[in-house]
Amino acid sequence: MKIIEIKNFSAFYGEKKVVKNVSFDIFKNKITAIIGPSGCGKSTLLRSVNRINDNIPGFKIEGNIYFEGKDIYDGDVDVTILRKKIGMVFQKPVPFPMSIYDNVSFGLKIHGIKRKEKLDEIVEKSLKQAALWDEVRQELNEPASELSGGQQQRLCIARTLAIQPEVLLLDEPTSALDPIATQKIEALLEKLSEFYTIAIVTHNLSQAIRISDYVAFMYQGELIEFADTPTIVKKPQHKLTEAYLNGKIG
Ligand SMILES: Nc1ncnc2c1ncn2[C@@H]1O[C@H](COP(=O)(O)OP(=O)(O)OP(=O)(O)O)[C@@H](O)[C@H]1O
Repeated sequence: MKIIEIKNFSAFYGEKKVVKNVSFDIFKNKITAIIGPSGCGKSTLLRSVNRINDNIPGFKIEGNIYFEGKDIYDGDVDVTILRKKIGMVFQKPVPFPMSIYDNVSFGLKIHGIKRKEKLDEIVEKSLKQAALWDEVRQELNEPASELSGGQQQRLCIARTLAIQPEVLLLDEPTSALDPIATQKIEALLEKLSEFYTIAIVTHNLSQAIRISDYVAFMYQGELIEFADTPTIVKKPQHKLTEAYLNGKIG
């Protein structure tokens, strides 16, 4: 079942069109990988899905992105609520300069949850979902900055999960991590897709193939091919997709 529908969507920085008339669907409880060479518009497209580029001067869009049937760029959309439902995790884990506990509970407090027992419960649940609980349960009041890079990224995922989104957008979430930390995040994402819809931008082609159910291959702003991952890998329909998979472009 589709939860997000990207329809004839284009994005511009000033006059420069960097996403060109892209259409594809993102399916509920599946992992969709957006791949393609550097600068092809992957991040811009992903960031458009929770309107995080809204404040960039000169940024504008054409076309539509529907979330559960509603155009997210409609004038009456509350962007704070949209971003609660569609959470985002970035390339470089940037925990807030506060304790592990406060990092996870921060968003909850903003959304009006104040009761200590409730906060404790959600912090524990989120850290467990992010596969970090066992490593940090004894040090919840320590500064988050003392965690390793991989732990910090799982903390950022826990922070996003705490506000109970439906969709998780991840922009190169493992590119700053070592192979073991990367493997942990990949295993985590596969588990999370049971409960969440996931869209991930990645440079790492083998990662996309390992974890995704669907692949959107972009090239110079255009969507060249969208299909389920086995089809993309075994029977790419387009020469450019094949060239990218074979390492001939990129
Ligand atoms: N804030 C911005 N202002 C102006 N141009 C931008 C901005 N962000 C990105 N661009 C340009 O838009 C194009 C697409 O960039 P984008 O980051 O979306 O691509 P990408 O495929 O995610 O690249 P990468 O894999 O290198 O991160 C590039 O030409 C880039 O230089």
